[in-house]
Amino acid sequence: MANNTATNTGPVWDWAAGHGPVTGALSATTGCLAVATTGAAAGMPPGWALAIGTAGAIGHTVTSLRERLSARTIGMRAASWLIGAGWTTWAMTTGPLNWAALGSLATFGVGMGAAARATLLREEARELEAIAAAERQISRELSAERRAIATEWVDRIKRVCGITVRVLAVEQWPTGAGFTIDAELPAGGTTYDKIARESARLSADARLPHGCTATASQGIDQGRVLIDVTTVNVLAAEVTYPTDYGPLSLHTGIPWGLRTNADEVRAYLREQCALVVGPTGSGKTNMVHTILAGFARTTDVLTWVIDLNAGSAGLPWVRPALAGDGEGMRPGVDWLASTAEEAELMLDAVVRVAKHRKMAYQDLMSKANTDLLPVSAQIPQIMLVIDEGAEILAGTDKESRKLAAKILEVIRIARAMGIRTVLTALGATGAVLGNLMIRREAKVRVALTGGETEGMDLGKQFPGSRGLRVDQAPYKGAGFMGTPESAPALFKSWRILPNQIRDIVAATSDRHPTLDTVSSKAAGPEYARRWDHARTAWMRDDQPAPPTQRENGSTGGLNLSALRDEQRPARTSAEEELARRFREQIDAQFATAPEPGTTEPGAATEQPPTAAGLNLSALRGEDNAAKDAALALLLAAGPEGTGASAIARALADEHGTTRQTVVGWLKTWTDDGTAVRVGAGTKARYVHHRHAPEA
Ligand SMILES: Nc1ncnc2c1ncn2[C@@H]1O[C@H](COP(=O)(O)OP(=O)(O)OP(=O)(O)O)[C@@H](O)[C@H]1O
Repeated sequence: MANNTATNTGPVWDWAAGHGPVTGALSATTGCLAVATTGAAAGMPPGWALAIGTAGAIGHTVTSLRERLSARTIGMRAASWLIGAGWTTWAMTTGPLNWAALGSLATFGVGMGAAARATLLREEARELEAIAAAERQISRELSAERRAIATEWVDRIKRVCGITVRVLAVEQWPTGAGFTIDAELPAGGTTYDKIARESARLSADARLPHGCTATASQGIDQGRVLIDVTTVNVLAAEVTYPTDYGPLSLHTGIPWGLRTNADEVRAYLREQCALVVGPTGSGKTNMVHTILAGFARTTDVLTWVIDLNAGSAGLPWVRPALAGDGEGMRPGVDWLASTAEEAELMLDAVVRVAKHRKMAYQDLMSKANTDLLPVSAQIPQIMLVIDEGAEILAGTDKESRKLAAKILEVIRIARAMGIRTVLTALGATGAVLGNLMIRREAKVRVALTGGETEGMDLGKQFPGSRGLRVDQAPYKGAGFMGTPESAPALFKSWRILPNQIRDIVAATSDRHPTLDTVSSKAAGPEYARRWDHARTAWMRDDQPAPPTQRENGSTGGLNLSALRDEQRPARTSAEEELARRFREQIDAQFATAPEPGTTEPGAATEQPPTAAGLNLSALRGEDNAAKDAALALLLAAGPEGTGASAIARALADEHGTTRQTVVGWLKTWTDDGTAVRVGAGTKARYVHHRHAPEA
């Protein structure tokens, strides 16, 4: 019968076999209509007939889906439904039906169904067997691959480390970025670190791509070793901060970036402080924003930021709340200090909070049977983020020393009371890492390399770890991260974009905790008034930036800018800032004329930029008026000509033009024939082409 079915409905079968799910639905509909029609013809009330037909059809479809039949099996079922419907229709059209006849028809149908079912079961069994065989084949191939990896690495470890291990398992990572080898160390007391310290040589022997490593760590017991081997370089790619801004907690860790196997790496900061080292251009500012993003997303952290370089690290987290449409929005950080004075107010408040919490929460802690303040949304942790804080600690001037003492006091006394710090540093200076307090309390460590080797002492920053080399992470935002929970290893920070910062401020505005009453009383009016207009005017668009310490000219003050390669500008609009960075990058890349130390008034001693030299500063739109004035001066100088210094001096008061800018203009004019350079050395000067000797 079943064979007949298949034969009689050949085209349907073929079609159905290739359109499984569609056929299921179709057969359900056809079946529904057939039963409904039959029932109605047999004198059943039409509503009932249709209902029975529909229920049967749905039941059929659901069963088909639940059993997850293959297209072929569903096609088979569809065919049997069509045959059933055909028989019913035949019975109806060839004679009057009564309930008895319908009963026989039903019995016949059940018989036919049973036969069809037996065929289906055989079909399904055949299919399941085929699937199982395919799976066995894949698993044989996989284990062959694993066996090959195991053999290769046993040989390699013997060759490079002189140790014969026995590989117990090879686990390939689901991300496809590498694998982990679980191996038994040989008898005789060999420890895992004998392999760990040969990481670089193992990576070279395995010819791993740049940015990939073979890192050994402790296995399940001291006689076992785990070797993580990355085969795909995830450090090179730019990975943007995940757009899921869902809530986080200090207790479950805060994601700071990705490991080379694309796993998230989290910082657990309930008791630890953090130190993030990154030279200029390594992606440190970006990393600070990622850190602030994580804190902003938590329900139990308040972030207080100190950034003495014009507050630029914290500003993007405050500005959306200050903007006109930020009505009612809370900033993404809870306090922002951009001057030494405000930083002092903040640090004093933090110390008071720590001391007061110690007394006020005695009962709470004794009830909870803990000596760590139970941090929660009601009693939030204060995370003190100090951008270039390490440079403050290393500072030798009076103001730095004052601030440094307070920072170290916070680190020393406030761990139990839920106050921790994140310090950033341009370099892992001895003054910072040599400090016992930092070494002991700041075990969450990040070194962003971005290809920089200068001042990068990974051995000091990650003592005890071996095989970490700066040149393994020559990408912006890439470097090494180690925490007490996760051994130092390569990592990549997410790239966070300005619009994401705005989105996170908006998305987390309702989520931030408020400082508990005990703490806010201790923090006092300095805290309560932190957003007062007078204290935050500098954050608004229309206000000048607070002077940086260098601009302040204060001799006793901090001079953090001096520790940087470049001086931060007074606050400008985002566009201006972008344009400035662009010009600087281009100017740095294409050498501009050097600024001579001394120049005799009027003497045109400057050498024009070399042919390769560019001075994009000369292209600044705002300098047009100054440029016109300079050209007028050149013309007015007649056949005698003039020099860059003389022109710059004449323009300085009105336009603030620098000599270097004028040098750029003169170079352009010489190139396009507007001016002619006459004389050489100290006698060199520029003459407008109208007065040039040959004219
Ligand atoms: N995680 C990252 N992924 C990819 N690119 C990044 C990442 N972080 C930073 N960058 C790139 O590096 C550039 C410099 O980043 P950033 O401003 O954060 O560096 P920095 O170390 O703070 O330098 P500076 O001190 O000059 O501001 C960015 O403009 C961006 O192009």
